[in-house]
Amino acid sequence: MTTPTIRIGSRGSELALWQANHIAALLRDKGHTVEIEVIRTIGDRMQDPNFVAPRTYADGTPIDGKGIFIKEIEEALAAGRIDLAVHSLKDLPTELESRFTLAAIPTRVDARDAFICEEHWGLHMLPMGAKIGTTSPRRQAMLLALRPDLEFVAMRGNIDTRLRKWSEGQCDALVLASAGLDRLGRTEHVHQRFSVDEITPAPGQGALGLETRKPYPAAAGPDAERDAFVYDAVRSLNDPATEFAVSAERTVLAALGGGCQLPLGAFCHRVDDHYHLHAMVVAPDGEQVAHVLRKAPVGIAAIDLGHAVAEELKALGAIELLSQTA
Ligand SMILES: NCc1[nH]cc(CCC(=O)O)c1CC(=O)O
Repeated sequence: MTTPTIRIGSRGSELALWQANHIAALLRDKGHTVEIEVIRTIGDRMQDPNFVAPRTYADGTPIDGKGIFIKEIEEALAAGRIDLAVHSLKDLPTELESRFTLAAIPTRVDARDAFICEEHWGLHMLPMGAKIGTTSPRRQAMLLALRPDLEFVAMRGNIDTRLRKWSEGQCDALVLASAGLDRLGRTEHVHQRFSVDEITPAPGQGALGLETRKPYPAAAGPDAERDAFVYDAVRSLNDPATEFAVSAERTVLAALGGGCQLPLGAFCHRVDDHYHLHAMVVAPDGEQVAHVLRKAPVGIAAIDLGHAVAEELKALGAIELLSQTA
């Protein structure tokens, strides 16, 4: 019996392709046949300096910050052109459409943010008013909470583009996810990795989200068998510990409004027989910080842990801090 070829959809950036190839290799190790199809998203097109972004997608839904790297890939998944979308989990909105599911979350790599600078080997060594290349509201707010004198330079584009702009002198230092730099082997200029209390990572940072069509009972349709086959194959790549951690983190994000443009970080990991969930919300100017570290014994549900932390953040005024974001 021949089994179906698993078709992976991926963005064309070097990091996205690295991630898709990584998952393809894991599936091939299990005996599957895998192909990768490159899909260009609106988020990719926005990185072109001459691109004027439309307000809506072709189907009329508004383009907001949520999921700009996702839409065209999910369309291919819905249409059956691909079977599996490999995403950076932190780019994936907390709510998926009901026809899709996160079939697996493989073992996470380093979730921390990294500091890139050659002249000064740490944030605290930068001169007054140094310019950091980042457009992330979370990184900007958390950096300002540590160093109110810092200035920011808008820095979009993939990892190579940002490193090039930095090396050309457009900014003094960069803050980027360790995960992307480690995967691409571009760590030569990393001299500091921030602790999760200094700069709390974005929910899901360092993890991949493997999205498939939801498998239905065999009666559901002509592709039901294929969908069930793909789901089972992908599910075998799930890491329960990572799945727990990112579920707790994403619950915090969802409870506070969702979206990757919020100055909110959440990071969960296991320490002996407890989970530690760190979460931080910072006003855009860095002046007010709501910071929570909750420890819960193993056995708690990820969603309960996430909700408890979201409630603690709200009690510390997190909603007011987030409402200051433009
Ligand atoms: N928002 C872009 C993005 N999406 C995922 C990563 C890195 C990989 C990861 O966090 O898993 C990056 C680059 C960055 O934030 O530096």
